[in-house]
Amino acid sequence: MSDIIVAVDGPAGSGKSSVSKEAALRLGWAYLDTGAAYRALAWHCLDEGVDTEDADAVVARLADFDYSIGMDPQHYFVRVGGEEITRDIREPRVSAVVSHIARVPEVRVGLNDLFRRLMAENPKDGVIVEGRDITTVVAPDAPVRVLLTASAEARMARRSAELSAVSAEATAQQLASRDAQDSRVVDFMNAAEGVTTLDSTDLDFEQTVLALLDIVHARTP
Ligand SMILES: Nc1ncnc2c1ncn2[C@@H]1O[C@H](COP(=O)(O)OP(=O)(O)OP(=O)(O)O)[C@@H](O)[C@H]1O
Ligand SMILES: Nc1ccn([C@@H]2O[C@H](COP(=O)(O)O)[C@@H](O)[C@H]2O)c(=O)n1
Repeated sequence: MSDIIVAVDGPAGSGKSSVSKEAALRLGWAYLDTGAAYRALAWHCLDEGVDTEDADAVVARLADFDYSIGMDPQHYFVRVGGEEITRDIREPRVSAVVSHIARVPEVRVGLNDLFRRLMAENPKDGVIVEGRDITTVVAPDAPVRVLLTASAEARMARRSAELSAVSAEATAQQLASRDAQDSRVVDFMNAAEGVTTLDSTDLDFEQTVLALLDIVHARTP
């Protein structure tokens, strides 16, 4: 069982997954990407031909959602039914519908239970868990809670740099649309009480990782 939980949330493209994974690697801890579960369920629905806007049909798919994720930052993977879908869940077609899945209350309850179980079963000394509602809903009692932010311009530039085949404008639109839909469900733009804000707008990747590690070291024994 993890002794220390570091909870990280924030908007799309702020660096939650990449920065959390690298910080976990350096600490020798586990890394839990919660967005991957929402993406994998969205992928599963698309794979089964389910209308992702049909909440009942989505909830029905939870029953046969055979999900597994690698929490070792050096061996990250996402599987559904034994099929490796680590890259597939990042495709724009999945990003475009994942917010439909995420707004279904039964989905959130089911996945939050899964996240808490995965954290409890983790044998390493600590875990960095990241996603939209981690500091407020999934792990509100975590000893370290961080809201990782960056300006909309910085986040869009980072995403555009990743997806060279997609136009910067389309990327910006998709990111803004996903944030707008997600923010109806959880507030990931404002730090809740006790949550430390880390603004990475003017930091490069390495500086952001070091800043997160500083916060972790300052708050843990
Ligand atoms: N401080 C930084 N400076 C420059 N690039 C960064 C920084 N932090 C992260 N990145 C890069 O920005 C991109 C987006 O980061 P990442 O995927 O970790 O964001 P995210 O918050 O997890 O987004 P999403 O919620 O959409 O999955 C990645 O290519 C990552 O390497
Ligand atoms: N704790 C979370 C994590 C994710 N979501 C939803 O999943 C989408 C994908 O998340 P990424 O971090 O991989 O971009 C995200 O847009 C949310 O719709 C969530 O609701 N709660």
